[in-house]
Amino acid sequence: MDKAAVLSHILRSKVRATCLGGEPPTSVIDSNKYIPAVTAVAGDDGVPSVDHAIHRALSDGVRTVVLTGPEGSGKTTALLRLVVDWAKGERLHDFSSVLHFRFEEIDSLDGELSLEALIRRGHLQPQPPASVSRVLEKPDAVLFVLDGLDEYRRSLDPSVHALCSDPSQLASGAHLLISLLHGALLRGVAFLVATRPTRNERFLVGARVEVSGFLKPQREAFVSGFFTDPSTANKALVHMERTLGFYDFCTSPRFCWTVCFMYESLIGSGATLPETLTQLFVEILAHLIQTSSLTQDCNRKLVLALGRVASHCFLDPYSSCAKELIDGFGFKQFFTAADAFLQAEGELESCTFSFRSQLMQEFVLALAFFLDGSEYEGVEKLLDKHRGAAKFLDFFLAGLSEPDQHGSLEPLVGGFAPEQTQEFSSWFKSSSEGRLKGYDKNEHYRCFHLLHQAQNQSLVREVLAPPAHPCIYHRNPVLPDCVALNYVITCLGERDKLSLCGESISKETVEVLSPAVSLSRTVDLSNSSFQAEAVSPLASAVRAGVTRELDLSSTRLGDEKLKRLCAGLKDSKLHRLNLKACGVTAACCDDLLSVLTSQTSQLQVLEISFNQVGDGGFTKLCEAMQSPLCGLQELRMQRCDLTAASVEGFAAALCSGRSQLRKVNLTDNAIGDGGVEALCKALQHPLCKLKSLILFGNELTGACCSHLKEALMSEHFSLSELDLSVNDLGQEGALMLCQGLSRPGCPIETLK
Ligand SMILES: Nc1ncnc2c1ncn2[C@@H]1O[C@H](COP(=O)(O)OP(=O)(O)OP(=O)(O)O)[C@@H](O)[C@H]1O
Repeated sequence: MDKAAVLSHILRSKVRATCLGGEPPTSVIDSNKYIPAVTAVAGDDGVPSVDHAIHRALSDGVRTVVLTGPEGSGKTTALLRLVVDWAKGERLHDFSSVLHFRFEEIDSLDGELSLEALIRRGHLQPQPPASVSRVLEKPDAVLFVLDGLDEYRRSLDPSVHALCSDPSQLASGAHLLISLLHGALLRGVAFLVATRPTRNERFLVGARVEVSGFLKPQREAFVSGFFTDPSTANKALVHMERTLGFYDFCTSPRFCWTVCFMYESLIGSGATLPETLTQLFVEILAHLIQTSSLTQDCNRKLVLALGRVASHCFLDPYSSCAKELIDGFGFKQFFTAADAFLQAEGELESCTFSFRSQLMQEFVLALAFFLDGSEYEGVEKLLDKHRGAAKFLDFFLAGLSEPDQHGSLEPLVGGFAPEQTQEFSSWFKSSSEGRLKGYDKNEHYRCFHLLHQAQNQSLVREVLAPPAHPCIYHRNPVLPDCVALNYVITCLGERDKLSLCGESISKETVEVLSPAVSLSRTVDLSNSSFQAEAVSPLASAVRAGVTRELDLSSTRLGDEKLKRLCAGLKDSKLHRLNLKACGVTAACCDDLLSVLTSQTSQLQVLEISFNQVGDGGFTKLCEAMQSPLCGLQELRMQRCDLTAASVEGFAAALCSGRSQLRKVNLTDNAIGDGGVEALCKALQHPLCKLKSLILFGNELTGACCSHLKEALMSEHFSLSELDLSVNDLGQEGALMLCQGLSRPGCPIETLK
């Protein structure tokens, strides 16, 4: 097989880049802009590239590899890259022939043909007869690369076809194809099939490689390659990540291309970059419409016609629309302009049209709704009709309903129908009310997303204002939900509590929610798990805002992460820090000491129970209490492995005259009688101001009661609460306590 001919055929094909279609795969490969897309499933060796995963499957002897991925995820490009690499002799050395077809192309072949003829039609390369015979003779060394199974309208179910097994038999292209795929013809050939998710996939037995597309590192490489100026590239990347990077579809290389293309044009003209998905699509539509230079009336008709096609395609099983219907939708005058939005498949007369981008399909449908409501029976029906197929239709409706968002389109497509915007607004308010009354988190988040698209602060306040909605529901948000949640919280301003208990907190989550954290007086992250990289941004958000209470209980934070947290919390205005059951040890107490004694420390309550702090750790905390900068008033250290050994230091802190500590809970430690003896000395000291001491379950016996009595008798004794429960004080001990309590003026109010 003439590999050089294959190569020049592929790389010769010159298709134009388009705003919604992206740069053609061949041009991407030829100009060395190819960035390996990644697979969805991480293996032992991390997240492998699609190329690597295909290669590995084929090298393992798998005969059918199905490459699946959503629209624009880079399947075609990966296949072509593989064929090019093979033709250059860089990969797939086991295959002497690689044949590339599109399913749809085989299906549209007229009449019957032989297998030989089919092989010769491999559209990427003209096949000399000798190489065709080689294919027939050595099927093991043949790879069929088949693209676009999702567009194929026939079933690949072998049970509904009589397979053909004679290579010389004439049959339709489709018949030959299914016979090949199911091993009746050329048994032993390998197949690499690319498809968007489709029902036909289940008839292909073999390995699956799921394409994720571009994650953040690939996007970074892509954007840097797109812009020639590094500072523009950086501006574009930062903006794209902040405003779009959290949406799943941002992994699509095609979408990334469209975004970069639009950013380039907007940055070039000095315009501001879009903040929301709706704003981005307003810009894209404006660009596409301006390019076709039609009159305003024609533009409006074009959008209305596109709206009809969009609705039809959503309901069609192949997301497409036949040519005869297209004509009926009122396109005739603007066929060329429609080309920017629609792509045709198949022979001219029988071709079908589909949208180049599903997001654009949803956007034009939303826009058409606002331009002319006569075709749509209200927003509820519009959404019902397209439910399941359209994912962002309500986003775009919400965004476009706001004059600030759609204003720039009006000169191009004419005014929005006022009754449509009014209908949407009243539907939006009443449906939000209904959604927010229930306890379905998805409904709440959906409402926040729509508010985010609308970008109307007073609307957020109207919809979410207390007392109707005193709290905002935030359970298990995924990253896009966090963006919407953050938006509504920032619109509402300072609030009592942000609670994300039991979540898995990543760096991205914290970065997105930072403004919301800063605006919340209490931040409850209990029972969550933290990525190490999430901790510093969390501390910065806490430090920057009004947060007074941070609950990190049961987070298994560990010393390393707590150290990072402390480094960031040094100058915070935190009053309460809950580190209960965080898996920390004495190793982090130096860091806590530095938080407690920082210049602006306002920490009053520290909960560090159920950690193995031990005597060493407690001693450090006591050191902090002696600093004039430390304002700690309450310390909770239940079950912290404390013994009498650390009480000496504690007693010294209490008598230092600098300690602000008023309440201490030492439940379930092993202070013992020796520890109490030392404490009782402190309790008689005139500078000791402790009010509450809890020594529940501390291995105390009657032996310590004489010291306690002595303390109770002291005129300087200041405790109003003393808890000695679950200790073995005995009757004698109790009697001694009673003697102490009988002192006139004894301040004890609660004794347990
Ligand atoms: N690996 C890549 N490196 C750089 N750009 C890419 C890459 N993959 C895709 N692109 C860009 O994205 C566009 C769309 O990619 P491609 O056609 O391969 O996607 P697809 O998954 O086959 O889409 P569809 O499901 O619509 O057929 C390409 O035309 C190209 O501009």
